[in-house]
Order: sequence, then C-alpha cells, then structure tokens
Amino acid sequence: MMLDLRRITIELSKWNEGKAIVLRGKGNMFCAGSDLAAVQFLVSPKEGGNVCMYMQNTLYAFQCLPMVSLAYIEGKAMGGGAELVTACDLRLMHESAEIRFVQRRLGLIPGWGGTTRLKRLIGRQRAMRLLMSGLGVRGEEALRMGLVDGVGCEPHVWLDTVVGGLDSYVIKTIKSAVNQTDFKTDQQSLQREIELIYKVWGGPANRQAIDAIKRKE
Ligand SMILES: CCC(=O)SCCNC(=O)CCNC(=O)[C@H](O)C(C)(C)COP(=O)(O)OP(=O)(O)OC[C@H]1O[C@@H](n2cnc3c(N)ncnc32)[C@H](O)[C@@H]1OP(=O)(O)O
Repeated sequence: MMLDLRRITIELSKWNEGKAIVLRGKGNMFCAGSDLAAVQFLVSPKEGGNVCMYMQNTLYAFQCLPMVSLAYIEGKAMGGGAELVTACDLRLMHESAEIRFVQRRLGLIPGWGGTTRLKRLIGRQRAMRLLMSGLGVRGEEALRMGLVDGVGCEPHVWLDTVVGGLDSYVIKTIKSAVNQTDFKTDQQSLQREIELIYKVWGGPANRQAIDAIKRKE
C-alpha cells in the first residue's frame, strides 16, 4: 500500500487537468494502517522512523497534488489509515464508518504526519482526546468536531457541489494558497513528530505490544 500510494501520487502530480480524486478502501475497510506483520520486524527507532519519514514524505506530496482529494471512508480507518484521512483535502463518511487513532495500542504515536494534521483539523483539545483515548469516531460526532465534511453523501454528487464548474487551474491555485499557510508551520511540526517517533519506537510499551501480537499468531 505504501509503495502504491507513493507511485500513484507521483503519477497524479503530473495530471494538471485533473480536478478531483476520490480515495476509498475496499469492502469494510478504508485502511488498517501499517502492515502489522511487517511492523514486528522494524525493531529499532531508526527503522521505525525511516518508515514514518517515508510516509510523511508521501503524504506531504499527496497533499500538494494539484487537484482536490476527497477521502470517502466506508468501514474503518485505523492508525495510519486515520492519518491518511487527515492528509486529504476533504472527507466524507458512510454512516457506519469509523475513524480511530489506534497507535497508542502499539505504544506509539501517529508518525505519518497525523498528530500535526489532526490538531490543525479539529483543534488541540479534541486531538488530545482522540489520540490519548484511541476511541473511534463515527458519523455525526465526526461531523460535529470537523473531522469530516459530510456523512452519508454520495461522494461524486457531493464533490460536484464543491468543485463542479471550477477550472482546474483555479482549483490548483486555491490549494496552493491554502497549503502554503499550513506548510510554514507544519514543516517544523512534522520534523518534531519524527523525533518523537524515535523516542517511542522500540521502547518498552511498543515492544510489549509487538510481543503480544506475536504471541497471538
Ligand atoms: C504504525 C502506524 C499504524 O498504522 S499503527 C496501526 C496499525 N493498525 C492496526 O493496529 C489495526 C489492526 N487491525 C484491527 O484492529 C482489525 O483487524 C480491524 C482493522 C479493526 C478489522 O477488524 P475485523 O473487521 O474484525 O477484521 P480482522 O481483525 O479479522 O482482520 C481481517 C484480516 O486482516 C488482517 N489485518 C487487519 N489489520 C491489519 C494490519 N494493520 N496489518 C496486517 N494485517 C491486518 C487481520 O490480521 C486479518 O487477517 P486474517 O484474515 O486473520 O489472515
């Protein structure tokens, strides 16, 4: 998934006529985050940090795409999947869908840019609550807190009400204008997120969680 997302992002960055893309999962899953089978083998902070840096770079490039990106969340967006949601420009949810920052369960923090983006999106207090508790957020609550823009809407119809009739160059320029205000502060924050990942990845809570996953297998 990580490699595919990077490849597709590079391809899309060259599509200047594009107005919008819809990111959606398969079946009852938007995205379950990092592959836990692989995470078990990333034992050192450096290895974990490198994967997070890779995903930060991919999601930064994704956010800079010239067209509007819409996350359409059906089913679950867990861990890194929830971080991916925050990297999209707009978000819609199915009534039964759930967004959940489960990184704490692994003794980790979101390291794909999720702490930075979530706080910007819903504010400090709500971000703290979701990151600390690891509780899932569904439809109306997600809408109320500004985590999503709509619930139960058909994505293409809804998207048409937002960007329909807009010129692709105007869309690109609106994105550049909004992004540049965020990115000035985000750069430092993203760098700090990686430094903090180094402190938890491979630490006691993380090792304990990974050992528990291994015992289940
Ligand atoms: C480091 C940054 C991060 O992304 S940390 C977060 C990593 N992700 C997670 O902790 C999510 C772990 N998965 C879950 O909590 C559940 O599987 C969720 C996503 C809620 C789905 O539950 P449910 O619908 O009951 O399905 P299930 O558990 O039977 O899973 C179906 C099969 O998929 C697999 N799966 C699921 N998530 C992952 C994952 N992240 N990495 C690797 N495999 C995953 C399950 O193991 C299961 O596989 P199998 O059918 O038993 O072979």
